[in-house]
Amino acid sequence: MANPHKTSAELEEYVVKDAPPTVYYVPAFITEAEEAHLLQQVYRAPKPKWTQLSGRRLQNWGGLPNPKGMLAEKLPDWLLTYTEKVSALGAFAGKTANHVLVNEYRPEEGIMPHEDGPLYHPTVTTISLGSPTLLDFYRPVDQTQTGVLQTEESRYMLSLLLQRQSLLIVQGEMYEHYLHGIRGVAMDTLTEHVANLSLAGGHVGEVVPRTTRVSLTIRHVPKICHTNLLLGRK
Ligand SMILES: O=C(O)CCC(=O)C(=O)O
Ligand SMILES: [Fe+2]
Repeated sequence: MANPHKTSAELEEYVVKDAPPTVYYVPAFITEAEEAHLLQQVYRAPKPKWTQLSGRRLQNWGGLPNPKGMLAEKLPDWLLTYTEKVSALGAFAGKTANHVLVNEYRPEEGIMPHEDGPLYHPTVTTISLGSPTLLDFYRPVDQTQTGVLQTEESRYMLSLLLQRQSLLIVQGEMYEHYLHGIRGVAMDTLTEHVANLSLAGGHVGEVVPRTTRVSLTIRHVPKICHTNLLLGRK
């Protein structure tokens, strides 16, 4: 079946075949110099730009998405370069990304399994900076199995090894049906459940220590409201 999201042919060599449709993993999407520049820009942001959450902190760029529509704010040039570069690959079906979430995780920090939900549907893309991590995917709780205890462990499906400087694109069933999260551990041990092991240059049994990782989650938020429309309303 043809990919309904029409990503460009260029990407097809990066599809992760051992995962449900569709994941693309592009190693070395940016250079080490670009990574250093991006990290410098992230840490140059004023302190109030950071929101501290339990287990990570984040910066929101492009506006605050909400179900009624995002009040769009212009992205700074240092992010625009990359929202355009990722969009040029066809990741957003011809549209241009307009939103970036910057997450910073120290070792032993992570993010609980979650779905990104309808606001960003149908594509999420992530550039990783500073440190590798495993991103884990889980099956949703099976509502028909009410009597059975469904632990996180029993719902675990697979992991992706995200190396620094890489780009990840998640769409389709992998976006809509499964949950994703990052365990709060100081190091990751690679297993045969890492679906992109060879693309990411890892091997089974390898222990990958974590240092501070910064991720740029680049998305297209389709529902936009413009300032002039808001201001024009009585
Ligand atoms: O840091 C990452 O790679 C994942 C972030 C994430 O899942 C999110 O912000 O929704
Ligand atoms: Fe997420």
